[in-house]
Amino acid sequence: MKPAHVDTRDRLIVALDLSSVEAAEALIARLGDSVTFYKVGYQLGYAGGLALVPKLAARGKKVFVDLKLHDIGNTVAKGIESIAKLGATFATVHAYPQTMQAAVEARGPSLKILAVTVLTSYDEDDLHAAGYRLGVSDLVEARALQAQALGVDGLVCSGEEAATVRGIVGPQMALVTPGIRPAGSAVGDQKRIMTPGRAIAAGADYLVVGRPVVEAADPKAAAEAIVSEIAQAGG
Ligand SMILES: O=c1ccn([C@@H]2O[C@H](COP(=O)(O)O)[C@@H](O)[C@H]2O)c(=O)[nH]1
Repeated sequence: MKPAHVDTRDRLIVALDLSSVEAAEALIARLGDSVTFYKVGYQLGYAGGLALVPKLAARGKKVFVDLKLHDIGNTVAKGIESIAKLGATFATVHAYPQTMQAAVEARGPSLKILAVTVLTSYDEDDLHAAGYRLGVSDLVEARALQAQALGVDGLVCSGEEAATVRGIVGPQMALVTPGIRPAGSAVGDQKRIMTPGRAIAAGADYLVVGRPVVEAADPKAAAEAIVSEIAQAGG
């Protein structure tokens, strides 16, 4: 079932995981109208890519700044204020209560805060090695409830948790799912993956896709195929 507030094409967020602004601009030109929503993360952001955010916004594209902030509250708040001034639509913080509260209070009227529950490259063993007592599903659910109580706008989780999280937080919070792998594509370092159609059917609002589009021989065809799969799944 398509959420009333999101266009089908806007549900695909392409991660501009590239080493330079020039490479990102070349990919954006190649993708043309097939992609309306982009993500700027560590690789491009630390290579001058944050300056691309207002430029993309001025061209009518939506931008997700995925720097996954986690610091003392004052530093998080100031960082979020700066991201809001860039004209971003979404910004991420790790799902720690102090961090989420500072981000929500500083976000202003147009930026939405997403809390990263458990990274999609983590499984039970990785959480255990990092010192957590809870397993993936329990930690995702606990953090989802904390985020909702603090007024966070949306959650980053894998498609595997989307249906349960949707049942817990209801329809208002945006669910954003990385770890998306079209059938037959390389998994890479992701551990909790799902196909585009299954993630949408499970309740995801937005799919974050990097390598399956960025490294495709024909990125535009890869993006169009994902948008078609979203539409077929009811999006
Ligand atoms: O839990 C998370 C949070 C963020 N990401 C980011 O999404 C993309 C995924 O890229 P792929 O190439 O499709 O694996 C990447 O930018 C991550 O930093 C995530 O994967 N998982």
